[in-house]
Amino acid sequence: MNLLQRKAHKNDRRRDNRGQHFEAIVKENEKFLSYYTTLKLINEDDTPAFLATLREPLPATFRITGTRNHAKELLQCVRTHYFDKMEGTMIEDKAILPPQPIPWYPDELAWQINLTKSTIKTSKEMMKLKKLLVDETALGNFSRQEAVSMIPPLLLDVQPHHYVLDMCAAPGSKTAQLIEFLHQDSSKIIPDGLIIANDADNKRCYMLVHQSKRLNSPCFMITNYDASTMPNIYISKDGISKNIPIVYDRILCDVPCSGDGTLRKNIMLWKRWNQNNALSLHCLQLRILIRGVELLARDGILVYSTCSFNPIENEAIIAALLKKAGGSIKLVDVSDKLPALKRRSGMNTWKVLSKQGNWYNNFSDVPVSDSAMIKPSMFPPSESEAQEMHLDRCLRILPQDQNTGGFFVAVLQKVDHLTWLSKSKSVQAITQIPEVKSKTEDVTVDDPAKKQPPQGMTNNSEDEAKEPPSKKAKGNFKNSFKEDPYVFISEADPIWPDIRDFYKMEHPFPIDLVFTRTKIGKKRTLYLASSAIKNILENNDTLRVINTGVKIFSRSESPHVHCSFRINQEGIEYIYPYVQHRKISLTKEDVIVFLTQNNPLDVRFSPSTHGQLLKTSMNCLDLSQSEDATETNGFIICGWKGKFSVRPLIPKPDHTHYLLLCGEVGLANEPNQAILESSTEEAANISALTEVSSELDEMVTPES
Ligand SMILES: C[S@@+](CC[C@H](N)C(=O)[O-])C[C@H]1O[C@@H](n2cnc3c(N)ncnc32)[C@H](O)[C@@H]1O
Repeated sequence: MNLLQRKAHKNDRRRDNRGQHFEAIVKENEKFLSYYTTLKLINEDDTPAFLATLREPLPATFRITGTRNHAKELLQCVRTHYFDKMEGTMIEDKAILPPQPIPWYPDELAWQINLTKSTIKTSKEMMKLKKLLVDETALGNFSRQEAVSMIPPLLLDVQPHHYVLDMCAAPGSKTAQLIEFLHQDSSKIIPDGLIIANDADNKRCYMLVHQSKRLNSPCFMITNYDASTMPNIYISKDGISKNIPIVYDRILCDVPCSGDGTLRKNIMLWKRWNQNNALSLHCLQLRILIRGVELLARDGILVYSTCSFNPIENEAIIAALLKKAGGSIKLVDVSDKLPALKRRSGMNTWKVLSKQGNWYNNFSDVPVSDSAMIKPSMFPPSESEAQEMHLDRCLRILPQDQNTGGFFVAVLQKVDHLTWLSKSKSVQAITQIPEVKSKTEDVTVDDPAKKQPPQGMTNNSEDEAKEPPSKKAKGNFKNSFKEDPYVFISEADPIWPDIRDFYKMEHPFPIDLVFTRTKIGKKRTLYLASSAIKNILENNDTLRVINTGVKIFSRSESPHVHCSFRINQEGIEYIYPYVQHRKISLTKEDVIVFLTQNNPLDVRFSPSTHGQLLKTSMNCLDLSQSEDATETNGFIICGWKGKFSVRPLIPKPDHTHYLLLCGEVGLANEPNQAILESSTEEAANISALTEVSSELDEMVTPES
């Protein structure tokens, strides 16, 4: 082993998951190589490049996130103040390559960085870039996401009116993309569609809460179910007709998989890879996909994806579904989508390798001793069937083609009624509620949690006898589920008149879409949901909802102010169009003063802003950066006006972000002491701030 190799191995020393000792990870696995060469995933010519790329670390990639035009504005700032400045930077006599846009991602909103950690440390420009990446990622304005993982949401083509289900959503990088696409039309404050993000793992559901927090969508809900037995969710169009199961226009089925496409970042897989991982996941993957197409609307699109190279988890699942569906589901030709993306066609044939290391071409060759693990649905269809199915329309991304991880995607469309569902029940769903036909037409009315979940697919009746026993939804969901209730308020609620009058909320404000999480006692936080989400909450009593709604008001009591609720930054864009009082327009320079100066109410604002502030009484303010903050180039910041002080009501790290949008990179990188002192820690600390502000103001002369 030469010096470089030794160094590479040393860098690859990682603590084993079980926490025993450090071990060098040798990036070799004979079984892996022989498996995929036997399957002809890679031919002889491809093998060296395939292996060499898999042994390289994955380049860092990230997306600039955000709904509406926010992402584009941020991109513009980052380009001007960071990426463009790196052009021509030399390190050790070598020009370094600034971050590059991922060629197939629309609007240059996804980027790749081809720098090693050691290069980053060598230059001031690089360290600045690193800080930007870390800060904006922590704020959720950038999302670290593998390039290939960005493909499924793009191919799903989500529109603002779509009902979307993300069946296996955590940690949620794809969900974030789906939310962004739902909110792509800036002319509609709340889109008609919705996104339900589901995961079977309760703890991982809270990763979804974190991921979606910055996107602040009132059209978003997180549920906690085994996706293979995902229950029907009901909506009522008119308040009378209930029990109409939703069908979804778009479904993402990003199933749990063996993950060998992630070898470049999960290097422990070099040690652990074996063929059994795929075999043991196949049946669950198929059950999830089958439930997915049951929940899909007629003409709806479902994207199935894995980060595995393995046909047992990929083409075999698609072929088994297409066979069962008998023409009602088709594979969509997406060869004209994302033209700059290099992809390989799906495989038409493959073999199955048993745990004991025996290869089988057909299920009929499998001895009883291997039949517990090997299912008929793992085998390829006949040549003619494969052609009819167009399995070549599946996409496989290989690492060497564009320096990425490995990935598999299939885009499916439901073109007809599913033969295995009861027709009469579907018809009943259509006729009960014609207005929402597209959302309700083809779903089983039986609760799948009570029915037999679909099993591994069979080729003939003999095979059926060999199917694995039926499985119940995993985990004791019922007993472990404890969430506060969702209680919608109305115009008549005693807390509302104070808020309405204090902020002068205009009439069309949808107060009926506001809810709290407490039935009795003081209401502390008010949330906003879209009408579709409200409909679901009101018509599904036992639904395991982990989170939904956007925080719009929080209780913040003080003897000096008339209203007990302040506006929350998270929900400000939904409140702003309806609020008439306490809105102040700031120039860019005023925003900089506001975010960098301690208590700038004296003379540091522009005369116009200063005048507006003096006229405003105490409590919460909406400060917008342009004349019309709903326009593309504006942003809105919550502030607090005391008698003689004014402060931002946003978390401290957000200051640097807004300063960056104002082009203040120096300040953004090194916030001055004044910022640190005047900033509010977290939304939860606002009450304390109110008191401090009030006390400070008491000590000075009364308001003029
Ligand atoms: C490949 S990851 C999903 C990644 C995610 N789509 C993203 O882009 O961030 C698979 C997820 O499926 C979840 N999962 C495993 N079994 C499941 C099941 N039966 N039903 C629903 N989710 C499941 C896992 O908890 C895991 O979060």
